Amino acid sequence: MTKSSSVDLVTQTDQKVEQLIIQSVKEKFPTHRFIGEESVAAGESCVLTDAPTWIIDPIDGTTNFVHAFPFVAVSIGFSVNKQVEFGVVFSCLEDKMFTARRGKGAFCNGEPLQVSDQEDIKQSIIATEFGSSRDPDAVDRIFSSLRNVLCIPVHGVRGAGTAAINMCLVASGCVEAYYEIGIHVWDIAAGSLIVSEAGGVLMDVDGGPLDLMSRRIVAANSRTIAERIVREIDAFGPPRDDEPLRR
Ligand SMILES: O=P(O)(O)OC(CO)CO
Ligand SMILES: [Mg+2]
Ligand SMILES: [Mg+2]
Repeated sequence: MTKSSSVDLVTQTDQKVEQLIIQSVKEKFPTHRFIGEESVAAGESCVLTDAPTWIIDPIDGTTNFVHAFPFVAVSIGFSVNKQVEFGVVFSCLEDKMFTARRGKGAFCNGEPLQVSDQEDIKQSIIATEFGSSRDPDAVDRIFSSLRNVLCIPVHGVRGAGTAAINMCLVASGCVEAYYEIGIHVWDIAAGSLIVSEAGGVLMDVDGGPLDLMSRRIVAANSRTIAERIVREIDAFGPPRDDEPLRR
C-alpha cells in the first residue's frame, strides 16, 4: 500500500513487526510511550516528550523490501528526557545487530565499532539518499547538494536505501559521512547513538545541533568532514515530525 504519496510504501509486514515490538515491550513496560512509524501513519501523535519513549521503525528500507533489494533493517531507539539512551539496528539480511548504549560504546554483533579516521573529504565516501519526495523543488535541491558533494570531489557517493544502515556504515568506518533531508525520527533515533558512540558527530544540515524531529541530519566521522558537507548542502526544511498539521 502507499501512504503520503505513490512512492511512500508500506506493507503488512511493516505493520505486523511494529505491533509485535510494541506489544512485547508494553508487557514489560506498561507506562512507557511509543513513537512508531506505522502507528503515526495510523493517526497516533508524534511528539517527543521527556517520558521514556521507544522510537520504532519496524522496517527501514521498505522500498528495498518490496523490491527484494537486499538491505533492510529494524530500528529501535529508546529515549528519556529527549535523549537517546540506547539504540539497536538489526540489518536483517546481513544478520548484523548494531547496538549502542549512551556512554558505553557501539557494537556490531558484539564487536566494538569505530568511525573512520579519514579527515580528508577528497579521500572519502559519502552516503546519502534521494528520499521519497517528488516535489520538483525538493528534488532540485537534493540534486544540487549531490552535485556539490560529488564535485568536491569525493571518492564516491553511496546509499543503501535505509537511513539506519547508512548510519551504521558511518559507525563502522565504511563511509565517512551520511546526510539526508526528509528522514523521520524513527529512521535516525537508534542510528544517531550508534554513530556518536562509535566516535562520530551529528549535526543539522545547517551546522547547528541535531534535532531528532527536524527531518534533517548530517552524521560523520569527524567535525571536519561534517562541516565540509554542511557547506555543500542546499538546505530546505520539510514539515517537522512534531508539526501538528503534518498530515
Ligand atoms: O523505509 P522507510 O522506513 O520508510 O524509511 C526510509 C526513509 O524514510 C528509508 O530510510
Ligand atoms: Mg525508515
Ligand atoms: Mg519504515
